Amino acid sequence: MNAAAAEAYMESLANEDELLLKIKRVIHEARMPDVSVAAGYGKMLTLLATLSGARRILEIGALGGYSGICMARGMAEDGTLTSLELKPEYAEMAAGHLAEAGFGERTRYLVGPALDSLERLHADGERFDFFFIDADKLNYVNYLDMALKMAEPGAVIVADNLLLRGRTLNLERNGPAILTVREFNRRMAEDPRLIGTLLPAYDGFSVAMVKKA
Ligand SMILES: C[S@@+](CC[C@H](N)C(=O)[O-])C[C@H]1O[C@@H](n2cnc3c(N)ncnc32)[C@H](O)[C@@H]1O
Repeated sequence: MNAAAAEAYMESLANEDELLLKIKRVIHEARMPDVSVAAGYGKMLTLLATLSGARRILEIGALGGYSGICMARGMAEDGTLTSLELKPEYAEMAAGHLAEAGFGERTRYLVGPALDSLERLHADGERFDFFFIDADKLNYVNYLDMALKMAEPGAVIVADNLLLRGRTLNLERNGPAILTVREFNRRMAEDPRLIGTLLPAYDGFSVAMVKKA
């Protein structure tokens, strides 16, 4: 089977609405990286947030707000989204799009290196029940460690781009980001605190749940 054709088929079923399409357009026009989560996985984020009854969502890597909207659409009525973004101009754009989607009052953006924000959130005793890791690959294992420290029992941890366009599978490639992602994938699959798996479509999407006991 041709993977690209399967993905195109999946995209055709994703039913992105006008706001999600607009975000992709605006990102393209602003010459920002065209790396919002794939439409099919955006829908998966909405599905997972809905299924888990997410009330406290933490996103690492906001870009233009595409994935933030997908998760916010699935969160509980009193749910909130905290999003960590390095670049102030991206955070501002994402915040605008979340407001346009009707979630402005329930969303906060923390600007700066995500690890710094995570340390602060942890020091403040904040807890979350849904995490989406989608930022710099070199820190994926650090992000997972921080997520585990702040996770409620039963929390969902999701991450994107785990195949690194095939580099993860190529054992002749061993750069630091590749080694980190391999370690991240191993931990998501094998850490005794997690039940996790890796979905190989698009660029690889990992889903895990923190065990309740
Ligand atoms: C793949 S994009 C996120 C896409 C977004 N989750 C979506 O699907 O709509 C990665 C984002 O992570 C941000 N980023 C990169 N390094 C970061 C860091 N150290 N701390 C916080 N954000 C970072 C980038 O600026 C970029 O906006």
